[in-house]
Amino acid sequence: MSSTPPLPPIDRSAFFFDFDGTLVDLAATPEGVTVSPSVVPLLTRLQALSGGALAVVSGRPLAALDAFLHPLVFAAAGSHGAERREPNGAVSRIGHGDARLAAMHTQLEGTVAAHEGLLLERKDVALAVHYRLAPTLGDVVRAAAEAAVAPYADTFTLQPGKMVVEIKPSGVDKGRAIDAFMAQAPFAGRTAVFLGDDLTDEKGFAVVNRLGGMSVKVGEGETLAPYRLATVTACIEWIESLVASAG
Ligand SMILES: O=P(O)(O)OC[C@H]1O[C@H](O[C@H]2O[C@H](CO)[C@@H](O)[C@H](O)[C@H]2O)[C@H](O)[C@@H](O)[C@@H]1O
Repeated sequence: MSSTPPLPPIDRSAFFFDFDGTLVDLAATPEGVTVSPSVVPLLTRLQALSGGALAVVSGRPLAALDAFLHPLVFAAAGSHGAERREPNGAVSRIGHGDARLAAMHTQLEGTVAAHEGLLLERKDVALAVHYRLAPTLGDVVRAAAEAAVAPYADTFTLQPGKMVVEIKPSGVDKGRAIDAFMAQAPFAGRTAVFLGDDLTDEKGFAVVNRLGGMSVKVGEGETLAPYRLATVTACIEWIESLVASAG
């Protein structure tokens, strides 16, 4: 059974936040999410209080995270870790410009065109096929994504999520992304704290648990995280309490 997370000491913690389902409620479409007006000021304050030891670790591309969280400037892992922005601002991308992504995109366009309600999200280094508007089509989407990735299975892999099947470069996940941040300033030497809600976050929870940190599942479902917050609202309130604890 999981319990409500305590408020960790900010000056000794490194904070990692998932985006969808953690900082914003899920919406019918990727563009449909609304960032609560309190989120950016809270993250900005927490980033300052923690000496910059704050990163967003998401399946979204960096460009989307920047648009949603403007004007916050932050370290981040996007596209499940295939894109990275280090604390010094340096950006790296695995799979950038890879023609195989374009080929998979073209193939999946056919699937999406043939089934009402499916959405194809093209990211710089990944793809996502969404079936939230057609919930009965999960098997169709999984089969289509498996077929699309099959010729390139040495380089790309599937990432299932909430009403979505994604294709991302192999060898990247949120656990590795957090591990890499924790090896460098200003994260190194601090205790990792990670809040997330989805399957892709479980890899992050595993790493945070191994490092002796605090992992927090937002919402329902089985998880490796020992702590839980019921909703995005509860997550934002927890961050509010955390920032307030600094006085
Ligand atoms: O790692 P995250 O920050 O949680 O991002 C995971 C994926 O989130 C988005 O899809 C999810 O949220 C959409 C908006 O609420 C929702 O419509 C969809 O059903 C969810 O799967 C995003 O579109 C993906 O690119 C992210 O990888």
